[in-house]
Amino acid sequence: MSAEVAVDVDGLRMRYGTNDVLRDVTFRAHHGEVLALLGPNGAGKSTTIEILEGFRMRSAGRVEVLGTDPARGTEHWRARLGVVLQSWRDHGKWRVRELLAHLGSYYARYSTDLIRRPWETDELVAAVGLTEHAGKKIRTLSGGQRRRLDVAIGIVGRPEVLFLDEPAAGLDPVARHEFHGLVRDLAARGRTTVLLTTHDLDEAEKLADRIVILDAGRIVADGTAAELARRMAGEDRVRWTRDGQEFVHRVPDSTRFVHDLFRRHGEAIENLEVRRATLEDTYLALVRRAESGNGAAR
Ligand SMILES: Nc1ncnc2c1ncn2[C@@H]1O[C@H](COP(=O)(O)OP(=O)(O)OP(=O)(O)O)[C@@H](O)[C@H]1O
Repeated sequence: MSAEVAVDVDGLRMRYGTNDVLRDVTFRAHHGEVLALLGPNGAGKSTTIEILEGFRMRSAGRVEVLGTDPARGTEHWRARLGVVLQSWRDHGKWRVRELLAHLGSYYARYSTDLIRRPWETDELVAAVGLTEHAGKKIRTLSGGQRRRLDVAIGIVGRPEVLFLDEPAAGLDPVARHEFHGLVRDLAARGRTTVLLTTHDLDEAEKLADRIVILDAGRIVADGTAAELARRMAGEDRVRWTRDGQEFVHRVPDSTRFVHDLFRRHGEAIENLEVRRATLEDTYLALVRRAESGNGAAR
């Protein structure tokens, strides 16, 4: 495995009884990369993440996270990972700063010259936007503040790989924006590899360097948001009127098409509207295609 690869998944299979929920899943994530696992309910996103975290044993395939098979991960390996689960419901009586300092102390023995562990408590509290609430008891926090605390708990040990399951669920738009900034910063400056699951296309597009679309246990697409949108050629929609008549065309290259349109009809063109293929169009088309049995589009 190259030193640049933080997560390496090859031919991963998972079977519950006779039900195959992951079939030949193969992808890689590099250091400092933000990768989104996107897919409908039951696609296998959480199962994949749980296998990578070492919480679930796979049926077949090769998996390495930071060069280690999660099924054989040691405490030292685990200390290099961060996990943000759906929501932290315990420790209601603890105060925010107190809990983070307590959890952080566990990581001190895993500090290295390169990565100082844990994250200094007040700095961490500020990074997740909880400074004003640092002295509050956890049970008095709002849902969004609790979510910020979940993120703080996930990153208190300065993880090299961070797993986020539906990270922005329950955050208001401002908190979501700040959270996206924090994740991008962890990846860009801290070289943290981030693997997140989401149903939210907008979030995947804004946050992820690369998107892996899973459907019914199979990868149906893998690429940047722009690459995925481009792959669905013919999806730009151009609408206009000429002499009172309306026209709608779907074309692969709307810029060239519009140029030709004006060259031919000049000022007779009115009410021009161009709608680019969006990631949502791509996603819906890929998932429909996979479900109709026309297979992967990698
Ligand atoms: N412990 C289990 N035993 C049997 N089947 C399971 C178990 N856990 C998950 N499954 C099945 O595996 C499939 C994938 O589930 P998973 O939770 O990984 O999907 P997901 O993509 O995360 O879905 P969601 O978006 O709904 O969270 C589903 O069909 C689910 O019913």
